[in-house]
Amino acid sequence: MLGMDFIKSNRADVERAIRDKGVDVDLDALLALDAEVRGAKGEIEALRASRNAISARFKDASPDERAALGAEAKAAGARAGELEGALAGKEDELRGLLMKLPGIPWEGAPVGPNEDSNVVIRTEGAVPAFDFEPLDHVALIEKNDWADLSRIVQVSGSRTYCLKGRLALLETKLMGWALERIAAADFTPITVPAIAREQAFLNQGQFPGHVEETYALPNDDAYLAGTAEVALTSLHSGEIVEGAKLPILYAGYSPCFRREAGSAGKDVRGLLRVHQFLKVEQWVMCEADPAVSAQWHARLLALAESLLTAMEIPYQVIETSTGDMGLGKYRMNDIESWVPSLGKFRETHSCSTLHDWQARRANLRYRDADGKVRFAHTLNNTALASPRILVPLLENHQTADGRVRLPAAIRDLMGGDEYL
Ligand SMILES: Nc1ncnc2c1ncn2[C@@H]1O[C@H](COS(=O)(=O)NC(=O)[C@@H](N)CO)[C@@H](O)[C@H]1O
Repeated sequence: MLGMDFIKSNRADVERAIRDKGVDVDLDALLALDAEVRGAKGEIEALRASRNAISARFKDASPDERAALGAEAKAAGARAGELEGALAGKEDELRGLLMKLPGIPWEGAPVGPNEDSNVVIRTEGAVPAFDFEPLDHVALIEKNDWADLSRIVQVSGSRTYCLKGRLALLETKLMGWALERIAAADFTPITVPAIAREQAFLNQGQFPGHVEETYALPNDDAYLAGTAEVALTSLHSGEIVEGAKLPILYAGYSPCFRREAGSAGKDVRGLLRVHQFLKVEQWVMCEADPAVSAQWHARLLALAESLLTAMEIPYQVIETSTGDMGLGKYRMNDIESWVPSLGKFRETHSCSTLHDWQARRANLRYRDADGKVRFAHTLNNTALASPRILVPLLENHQTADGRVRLPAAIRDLMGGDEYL
């Protein structure tokens, strides 16, 4: 969300954000509504003042004057009551519009409507050249009996999976490994529920625009989150954190649930896009300084890249376009990992800076060195998400006989074995 003062003094930037992010919000209507709300508040204040003035005159008034004063006070009270009723509705409408306003994208973001405008800014690691016909991850899994991808569909429906044997062990160990690696970088490891209330999704930004992509628990007035970011962004809502305690750094581990409502027909084979998966999430709440946010953005990216380098997965870093980065983002860099069977890079990480867009929604504030209470900045990035990461991991390290050679840095997760 943006502050009204910011909107009024940066109207051109807000209009650019609305245009470049392809958002449908009527800024004129929003500003007109704000003027109406302020006008109504002013009138209510004036009526309250006049009623108080009338009451003050009451004690010295004659009986006749008291009757007239009483009627005047009653009329002012009734008018104020009418205005307060109307005001509540207008304030809700105004907040609804404010919740749809985009964050201002950084000027270096490629301007475009979708991922086609994304730009590769860096490629790391050499894609493997196989001297045999490589298998895709589903074939490797079937050859090694590392998952049941067919029976489970009868039990749980499409886009579900169950890993078996050493791959099941590897997934669990990889999540612990990622959690420890991010914790070693001074992030507090924290496990969070996927269950969260509607307000948490409004605060993080998944709502109001993406309700249909979210599993609902209507009997419990809750939803299942698609990322630990949802719970983490609201964990300190309403608090005023002492500036000296910033940055708050969390390595959040949680199951993630996504309906993938808009993904019919995409990635239907295997593990790339499923309804329930695991993720270790990097989350930062820092002081409201763009330079500090930029440092944390680079740090989050480097940490995720260090995990990919350890797993010897070739990847590229993407500068995400204004139309692809999402409503609240100032800047987003995706990391895409090489998937041999597809012959292309596929997103496995998403690193975002949001400045105070989430903090205003979630009421995340801190007291700065001058004692001023301010909205904080928030950032997040994937550390590791499984099972999607298993796709490049298995495919890039497969051998001609259909085994998978474990990268040295993660061999100790599997008892030091060279092969999965
Ligand atoms: N349906 C899905 N199935 C498997 N993995 C998924 C799915 N959706 C997302 N992921 C994984 O989760 C990562 C982060 O998802 S994201 O929506 O891009 N970004 C976030 O959730 C942020 N909180 C940063 O993690 C993706 O890069 C991908 O690796």
